[in-house]
Amino acid sequence: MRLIHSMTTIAECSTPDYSLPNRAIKIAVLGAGGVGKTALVVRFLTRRFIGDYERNAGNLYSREVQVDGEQVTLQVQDTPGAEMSDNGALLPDHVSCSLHWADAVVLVYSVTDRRSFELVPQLHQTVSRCATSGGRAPPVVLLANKADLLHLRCVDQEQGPLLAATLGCTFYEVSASEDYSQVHGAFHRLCCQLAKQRPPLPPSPPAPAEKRRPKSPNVQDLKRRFKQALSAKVRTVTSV
Ligand SMILES: Nc1nc2c(ncn2[C@@H]2O[C@H](COP(=O)(O)OP(=O)(O)OP(=O)(O)O)[C@@H](O)[C@H]2O)c(=O)[nH]1
Repeated sequence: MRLIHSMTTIAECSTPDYSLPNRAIKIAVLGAGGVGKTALVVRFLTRRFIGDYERNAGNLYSREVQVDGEQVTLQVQDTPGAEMSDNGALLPDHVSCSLHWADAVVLVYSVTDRRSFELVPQLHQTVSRCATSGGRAPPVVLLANKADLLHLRCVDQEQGPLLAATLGCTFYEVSASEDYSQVHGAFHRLCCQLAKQRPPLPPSPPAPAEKRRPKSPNVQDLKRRFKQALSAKVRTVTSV
């Protein structure tokens, strides 16, 4: 989603180069339109809740974050709102590229939007299909957003954890607008998990061997040895 407000604290790029492997932690955020995907990503990365966004065309956000004392690059792909169809979730082509690219997926629904909740199993299936073709199943986190809108709630509090258990994902109920710590906690725990799973850095090439500098002759020593040689010669001459 494009931001109406200028954002100075996080880098916003257009699309990632999916062909380039890198050591960044990569997360794709997926869900129906209007569930608060952009609000959640921006809240996590900047601490701020910004209410007005234009519809999302799929933006990549990049930021340096501290994970377990280590500075890592985090890239978050905010995907356009998905829709339901008879054949599964309807997603633009480039979203499946994001799913192949991502180390983890955050599925979002809004507790005020029943259809967004019902879309979750279809989206999860899409993630699993991408994982099957890519050969690995990324961790999936399910976020129930807009928990502050009590009067508009139409997905019961117990239903989220039940669905998450069925799908085998971690679950958090959050409010992007009211509670930064919930949102931060959910994303941060995922980052910690991913940071631990990252392959170790390739060993750095050995440092070039230090060239041995020939020892500079010790002048005093040379003088002493010269004197010794000289006096030996003198002794030889006198003894003849
Ligand atoms: N009350 C409340 N409103 C929220 C919350 N999160 C997002 N919103 C509002 O919900 C609307 C949609 O939020 P977005 O972040 O644009 O949702 P999105 O999922 O990125 O939407 P698409 O770009 O259409 O995919 C905005 O008006 C937000 O201000 C929340 O936790 N509580």
